[in-house]
Amino acid sequence: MARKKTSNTSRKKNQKSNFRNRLSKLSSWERVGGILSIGLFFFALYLLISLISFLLSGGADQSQLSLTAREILTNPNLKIENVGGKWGANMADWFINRGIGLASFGVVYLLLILAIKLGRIHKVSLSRNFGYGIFLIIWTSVALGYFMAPLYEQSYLYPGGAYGFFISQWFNSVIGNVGTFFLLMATMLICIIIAFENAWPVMRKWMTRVKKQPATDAPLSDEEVYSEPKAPVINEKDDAFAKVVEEDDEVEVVYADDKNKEDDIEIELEPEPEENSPLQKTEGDKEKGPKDPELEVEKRKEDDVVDSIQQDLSEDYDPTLDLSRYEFPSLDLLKEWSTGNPQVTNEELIANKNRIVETLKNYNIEIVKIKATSGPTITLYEIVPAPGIRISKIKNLEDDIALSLAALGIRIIAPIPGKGTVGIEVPNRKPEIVSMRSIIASRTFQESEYELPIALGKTISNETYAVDLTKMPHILVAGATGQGKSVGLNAIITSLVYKKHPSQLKFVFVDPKKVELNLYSVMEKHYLAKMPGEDDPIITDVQKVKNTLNSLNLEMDNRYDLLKKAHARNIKEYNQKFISRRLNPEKGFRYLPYIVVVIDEFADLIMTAGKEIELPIARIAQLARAVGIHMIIATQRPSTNIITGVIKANFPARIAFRVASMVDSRTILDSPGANQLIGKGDMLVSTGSSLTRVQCAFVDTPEVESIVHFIGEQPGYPTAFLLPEYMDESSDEPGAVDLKNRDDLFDEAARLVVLNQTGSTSAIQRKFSIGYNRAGRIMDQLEAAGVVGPNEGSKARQVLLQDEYSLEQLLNNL
Ligand SMILES: Nc1ncnc2c1ncn2[C@@H]1O[C@H](COP(=O)(O)OP(=O)(O)OP(=O)(O)O)[C@@H](O)[C@H]1O
Repeated sequence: MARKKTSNTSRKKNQKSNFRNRLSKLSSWERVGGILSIGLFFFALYLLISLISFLLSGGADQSQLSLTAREILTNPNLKIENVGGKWGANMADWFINRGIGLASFGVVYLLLILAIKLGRIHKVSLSRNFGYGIFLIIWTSVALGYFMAPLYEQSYLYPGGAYGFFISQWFNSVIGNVGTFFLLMATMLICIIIAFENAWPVMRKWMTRVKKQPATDAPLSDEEVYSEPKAPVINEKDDAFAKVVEEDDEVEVVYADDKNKEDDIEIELEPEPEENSPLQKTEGDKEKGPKDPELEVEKRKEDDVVDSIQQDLSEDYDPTLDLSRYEFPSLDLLKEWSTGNPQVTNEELIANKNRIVETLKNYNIEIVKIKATSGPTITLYEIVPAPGIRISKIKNLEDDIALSLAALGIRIIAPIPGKGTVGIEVPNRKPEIVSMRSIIASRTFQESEYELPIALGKTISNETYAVDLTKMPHILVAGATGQGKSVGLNAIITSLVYKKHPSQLKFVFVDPKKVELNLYSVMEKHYLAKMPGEDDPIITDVQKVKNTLNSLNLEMDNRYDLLKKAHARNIKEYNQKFISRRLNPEKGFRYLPYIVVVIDEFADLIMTAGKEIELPIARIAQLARAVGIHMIIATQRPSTNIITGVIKANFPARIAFRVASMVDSRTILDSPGANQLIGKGDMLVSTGSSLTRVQCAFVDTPEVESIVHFIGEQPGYPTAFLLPEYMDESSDEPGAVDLKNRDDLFDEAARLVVLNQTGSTSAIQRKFSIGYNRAGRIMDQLEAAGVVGPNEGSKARQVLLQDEYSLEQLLNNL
């Protein structure tokens, strides 16, 4: 025993000294890199100055430079104009005239890149820069040699250098003048297609645009088809291409994962799991009793991350033109919280496995196989019990296992659906924070084709967990105070903002607590929707919540009318038709952004307003999915009088953070489990059919602030997105119409009605570009004034005045 202990300590000492050796080696290499970097940097600068000076004074130095290099360097009487002196002049002549011409500036660029890389000043891709750089240098030299050939005889300067000239001449002789031209064009286009992912779609679209025919598959009548003026189309194309080039030119983003791979791999102290001594140590334990099952450790899946965010603007995408200069927030606004290194050591895995096996053995439960999969905060031990063992027996041992592992938050899943194993989830000793940055940068999220992608966090197998809100289609979030609910809401909002343009998405924020969602008011003119006349875009007052929810109901009805007229079944189809210009805006069609309604502290609202709130919410939840209105409601108090049957039935997707009791867990998830979570963003996501344990991505308030400020500082729409006006039913009754407070448009509307001899509300709405409610109110006032008759259902009202003369008389008497 004592020997074992001493061998352990000596092993640790060895590891430490190894570590120190490697560290000192690493730092001396870093110093060498720094020295080389500085040297290269100044050399590149000197070369740049010499090249520029050569262009300005090369003609004057020309006679001197025809001497041999030796003569130039040794003769002290030679006067040289070049700022770089004799050496600089000679070098510039060598590079430009005798070498590769103006493409020599590319060499300076490559030297600077090398300096940056050697000094580890910034993360740059050497292969990418050198690959494309060398190609561009050769191409430019040959192209200049080809296009500027006549200049070679007249000027001291050879734009493509001697090499560029000779190569272009050689091509000329082999494939002719035209052939060389085509070769140059083709190689450049191919290079662009290889370098920029979106280049080919843009080029292809441009080519098809040139010979574009009007859309033929429109199922709508002729009058609904209209053609857009050409100008914006051309702008859009140019803009899209400019955007692609700009985005691809962005500086590469460094992620912790990459950094670790590159910098830390040498000082990795973790022994390989295969030749792991602790694993073999367990072999010895075997002698004590009947064969212990071996622990199979699931390899941690590292989620792939992308280099930079690419927004898909290459599609035929009209609405973004409103804010065509809008820039999406960059990854740099988010912090890297996690280290990217697995926090669970093999010792911990083995110790936990032994305890689980022992506890089960004490109750005569034999295990055939045990496998561990470690996530950011939880490790899942999957066990296959020996034949004949009743699963419910294991389930009952939850508390005993928790006791033996001395850990909170142990959850037993018996059996794991679809797997035939029993799962025991054990919290890691050192939980890892899942940063929002790593989730947003993950390929899963970036390459998702979801309409409204939401990145929630990482699953137990360390994979990014992202869902499509349009499929959910509404989410109920619950959890006791301080367990990560607000962070969860911020993560949801952040992921939507990172993926959706302001023209495609609007939020309605309801926050009775007044502080949680207030910070989003900065992006009012980009992403928020509110009722006309409201000052504050974040709704905190219960009466206003009621009105806004009813207004959303009206918006939903209006949208259904639009969908019906457009013969579209859902918002996606409708918007596609609108984008392909098959719906005429003059007929009242408009692009429909998605609307996401976020309600925090739902319990507060229900307690104060009850049914008045519950009913419009339930109606939206039941119907609004097809027209792109989605709800996320969050509550601290998951009791049955708050989350009623009506709400539950309409919110199949639920997210549960840690709650106080099993009853609360059942209220949210219809099953226990949320009471066994460990808090701090540990959550269970139920999508109706499945229950997934996810560690929520962490985004703190300063990060959210920097994102909303980044958005808020950009030019936005003139106002927030306006929802339809909503008036209380009571004041809508004709009896309540007060003709003393007539609408400003009353007189004009009356003239329109009398002139057309039709009392149609939608005609007033169209003519004056006002909301349906206001037009309805004007119609009621016209009825009260005796201009039109009573409402006749779907038919237009009867007009009671026959000519303008009688109308003017009536108006004078009012
Ligand atoms: N995903 C996460 N990862 C790591 N830590 C987290 C995470 N989510 C929350 N936390 C920690 O828990 C604390 C409380 O989180 P949060 O403010 O979201 O709780 P809450 O449920 O909204 O509380 P309340 O209902 O009182 O507002 C945070 O300050 C943070 O330290």
